[in-house]
Amino acid sequence: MQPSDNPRTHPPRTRKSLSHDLMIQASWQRCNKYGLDQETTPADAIVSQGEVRDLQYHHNFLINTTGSEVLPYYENILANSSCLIMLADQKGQVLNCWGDRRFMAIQKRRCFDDGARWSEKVNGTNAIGTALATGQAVQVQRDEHYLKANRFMIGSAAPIYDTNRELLGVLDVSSDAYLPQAHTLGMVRMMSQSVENRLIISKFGQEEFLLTFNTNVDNLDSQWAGLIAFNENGTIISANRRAEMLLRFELALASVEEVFGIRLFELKNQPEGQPVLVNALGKYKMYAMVKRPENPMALAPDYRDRLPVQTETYAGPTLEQLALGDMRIERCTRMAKAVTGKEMPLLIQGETGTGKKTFARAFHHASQRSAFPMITVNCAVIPEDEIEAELFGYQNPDKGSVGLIRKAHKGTFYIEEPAELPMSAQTRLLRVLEEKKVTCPDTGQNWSVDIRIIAASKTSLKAQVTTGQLREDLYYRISGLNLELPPLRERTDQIALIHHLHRSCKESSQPEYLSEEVLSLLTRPAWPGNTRQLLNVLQIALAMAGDDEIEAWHLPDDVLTEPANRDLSTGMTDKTVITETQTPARISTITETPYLSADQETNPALLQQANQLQHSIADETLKAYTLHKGNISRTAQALGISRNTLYKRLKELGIRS
Ligand SMILES: Nc1ncnc2c1ncn2[C@@H]1O[C@H](COP(=O)(O)OP(=O)(O)OP(=O)(O)O)[C@@H](O)[C@H]1O
Repeated sequence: MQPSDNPRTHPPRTRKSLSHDLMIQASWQRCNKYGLDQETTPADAIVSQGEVRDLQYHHNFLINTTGSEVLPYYENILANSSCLIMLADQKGQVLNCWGDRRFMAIQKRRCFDDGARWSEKVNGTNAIGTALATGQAVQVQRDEHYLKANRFMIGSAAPIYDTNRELLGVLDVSSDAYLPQAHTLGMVRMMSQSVENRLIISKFGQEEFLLTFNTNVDNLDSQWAGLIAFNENGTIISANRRAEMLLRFELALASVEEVFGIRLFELKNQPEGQPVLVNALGKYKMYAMVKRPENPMALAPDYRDRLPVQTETYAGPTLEQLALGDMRIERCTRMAKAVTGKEMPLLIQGETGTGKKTFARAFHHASQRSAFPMITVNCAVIPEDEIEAELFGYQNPDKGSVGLIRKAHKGTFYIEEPAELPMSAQTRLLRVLEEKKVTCPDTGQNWSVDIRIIAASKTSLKAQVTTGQLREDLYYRISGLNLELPPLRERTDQIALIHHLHRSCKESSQPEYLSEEVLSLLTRPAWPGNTRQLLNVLQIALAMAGDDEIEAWHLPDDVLTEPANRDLSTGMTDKTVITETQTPARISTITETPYLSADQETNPALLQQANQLQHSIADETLKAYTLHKGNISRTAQALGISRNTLYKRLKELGIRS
């Protein structure tokens, strides 16, 4: 059907229902208010490839969940009818499409590409935009579209709500009108309900109880059954829309015991798959079925209390911010981004200080695991006899920690130098990765763990397999996506990195600018520092420069002269001598200050700044040393330095000879 020639001021009346007509009328009024022109072609609805990728990346979980719920409908019901299923976000931007576009003219197809905007503001009255504007399912007939360009099709759309009932997006089926349209709207509603149910199950099924209920025992497995998630204490923490419709009751934070008139203990111990007849709210006869958490950890709340909850907000660089122009790093970030939504392990290799852990953190925070912790362990610094307990926990959990692996549950487990693990621990780690369980060897008790492993190493793990230091099967388990980070000296984006590091550690009152002279000193090939050392140098220079611009003489002498035996990671030279140590909490005298040239030493302000820096390193070292009761490995780990560096610092502090 051709669009009418003259713009109309009102939508056509249909015989569908009064409320439908009112909905369309209200939408047209909104479009008039937005100043839309019915003759417009919504060309500005198209966005760049980069924006599309970011959008899809952000909504990865919704896209995957929708795909798995929608495709069976498409394959079984819609495959032979020419139609397009679209998933859009809460702003109406298309995230993904399934189906085919043959029903539309070739020149129109771009408007249905990923990233296209179907909000009412851009595309006038249309199923996606109007469902979003009203929060309701809607079918928009051909002539009901506000823009003439869209009047060749019929769209049916239903909103999708997240587990907190926030509008998350919308699902739409569009075709050129030859589908049985009443069915299509029903089907879209059903698909969106399936997606919502799947979101609840994915979010809560692992650790909380799920309860499905319905009026009839035969349709407990339908999308239209009520679905509730409740916690250990019987508090309802999520419910699908259907649950509230069936009970006509707001369920958020209600007690499952009170709602269903059954004791919590009985409900939790109901045999799985066996429906129970309940009298909901004292008036509705319903059949209910309980599914216990997949993860038994949820059954031990006291235990769970000890697991860390991620509260920090991530302030480090994102994957995008890591790519500053070096081709090799850009390739790594691109490949990593492609697998954030997948369960693939990562293996990051590169010299010390190349930014492996920084990369892993950026990756973790870009992944769907970001709400959970990233736990890190460096196998090279933990004594052999302690490593198993550190990783897998103590046999008697009351004695101590649940172990680092369980702490990473649902998050990321970053393991440095896995080849340093004793063979027995390698075997246990392999078993954990294969079975997704941590098992207590004595009692046989086990705990499910869902972790993404990121392994990191300064040397080639493959070579360590050859020398027999690393189990080959463990290597293959952990080497999913292999990334090699280039050392600083080979990076082509050194200047951009220096600016980035400088910005990230300078005070707001300090100048943004770095002079050509400073930049060329820090990038000259003769200076062999790695990224960690570069950061240290900048921190020292900033401390020296105060509120002034960094000048060449603010840089440590070593950057200029490169003496041997300099350990920039500690900020001390071999010449540094701290002669007098007081109690472990305080150092009072530093006789020789590194990094100051002769004329700088005459400047009392600079001397004081340098002293302060030395004091803070010494204080930090001593605090950690005292806290870990003199345990070298643990202190070194807490400070993020090698055991050798720690020994050196302690020697300089006069604590060890
Ligand atoms: N791109 C970056 N942006 C900001 N800081 C960075 C970046 N790359 C590295 N750093 C900083 O450099 C230091 C070393 O980085 P990181 O610990 O990630 O390196 P690593 O390769 O894991 O080191 P190691 O092998 O010695 O454990 C850290 O202080 C980190 O904050």
